[in-house]
Amino acid sequence: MNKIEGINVNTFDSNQALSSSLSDRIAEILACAIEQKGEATLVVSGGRTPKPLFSELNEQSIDWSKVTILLADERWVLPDSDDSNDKLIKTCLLKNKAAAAKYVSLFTGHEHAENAAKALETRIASLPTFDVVVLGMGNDGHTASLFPCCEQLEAGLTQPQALIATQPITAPYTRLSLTKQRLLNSHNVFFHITGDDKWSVLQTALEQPDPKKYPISDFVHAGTTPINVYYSAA
Ligand SMILES: O=C1O[C@H](COP(=O)(O)O)[C@@H](O)[C@H](O)[C@H]1O
Repeated sequence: MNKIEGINVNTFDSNQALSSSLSDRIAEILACAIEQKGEATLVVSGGRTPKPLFSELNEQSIDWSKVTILLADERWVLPDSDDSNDKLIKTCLLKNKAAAAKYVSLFTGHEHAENAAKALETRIASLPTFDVVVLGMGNDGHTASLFPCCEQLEAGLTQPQALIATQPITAPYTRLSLTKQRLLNSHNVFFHITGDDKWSVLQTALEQPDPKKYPISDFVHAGTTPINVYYSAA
């Protein structure tokens, strides 16, 4: 199945093919924003899925010096950990042509993510409407670091602040996440979904929208920003 009612779904055979197409689309949007406003803001996700996307993106010929990049969420680990999303950005995205981009790291060095949330709130809240947000999804239906059944989920989906510290019960590490409200304050939102398992989760999340069980369903049903799904079977 490759259709979801009311949502634009782009289907590919592989994450590589998907990444090539999504990278072209993102570069097009960023270039257009730079032409119109002199700057652009790109929000990306961490985890394993976006690696091929970052390899494609970092070679795009746009004026990266006018692009601000930030993460949708961070795992509260040291920045040299292989599970650090910050490390992923620094090693896979901020290189080649994209090395010239400005990067706002969510890793502050605070021991507790709650203190980082307070320290970064004004900075992240005052960024302009994002031009592009690329969201991944875990097999449990989480997106950014808004996890099912975690104590902070409701606040992350409903509160007006830009950042929230979360403690998942379905995954390791405390997290720092942009909230739904801040993430959907974007001209373009893409879901980057790979594999049959995640596709089934997304289908279920959309057919039986229950944000407590599938936080990602709350983004689609918010109806504020059109969502484009980029899906590859492998
Ligand atoms: O923990 C996280 O998980 C999701 C999904 O990661 P993936 O490895 O299944 O692609 C990711 O979108 C998020 O940024 C990350 O912190």
